[in-house]
Amino acid sequence: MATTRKLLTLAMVRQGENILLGFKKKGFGQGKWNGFGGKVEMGETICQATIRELEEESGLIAKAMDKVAILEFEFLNDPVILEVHVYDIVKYEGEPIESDEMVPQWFPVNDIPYEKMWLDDLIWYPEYLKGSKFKAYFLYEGFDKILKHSISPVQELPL
Ligand SMILES: COc1nc(N)nc2c1ncn2[C@H]1C[C@H](O)[C@@H](COP(=O)(O)OP(=O)(O)OP(=O)(O)O)O1
Repeated sequence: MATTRKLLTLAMVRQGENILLGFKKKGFGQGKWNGFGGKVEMGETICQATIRELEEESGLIAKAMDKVAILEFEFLNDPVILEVHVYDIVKYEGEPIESDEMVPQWFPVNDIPYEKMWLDDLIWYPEYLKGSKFKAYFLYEGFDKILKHSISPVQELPL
């Protein structure tokens, strides 16, 4: 089966010992807490899409960010591979506000609601929280079972 790749973004916002997550009200991942992001649109760079999606979903305006990971998600019997570019938002302006897609809320990093998040988050968040840069791959069967995964640290990631 020929595969196609979809480019997506995921913005992670941390302040000291707290992390900002959004509760997805609709669409893919509805009912889960996640970072803020979405599809890269035609004619847009991945960085531009990260900034746009963060503002659309949380009201925050990114002023400085650092790419920390590339996550690949494959779903059994589905030819579409999701390539998710994860950015740590180092500096931002504004206050989190509810959008029609997300309800933002701060959580202590030692009390992340993993039971209401994608299963993969349990695997890669600890790497992210340590400050590592990494690439990871996940093969899902449906949305609630990971059949296979790998995670490897990298020195640099392409912009
Ligand atoms: C499958 O595992 C995933 N885990 C995590 N943690 N995050 C994921 C996973 N799959 C996708 N994501 C992220 C990537 C994006 O940030 C969102 C999905 O974005 P969405 O499909 O809602 O994109 P939009 O452009 O906002 O969609 P609409 O055009 O439908 O509004 O989840």
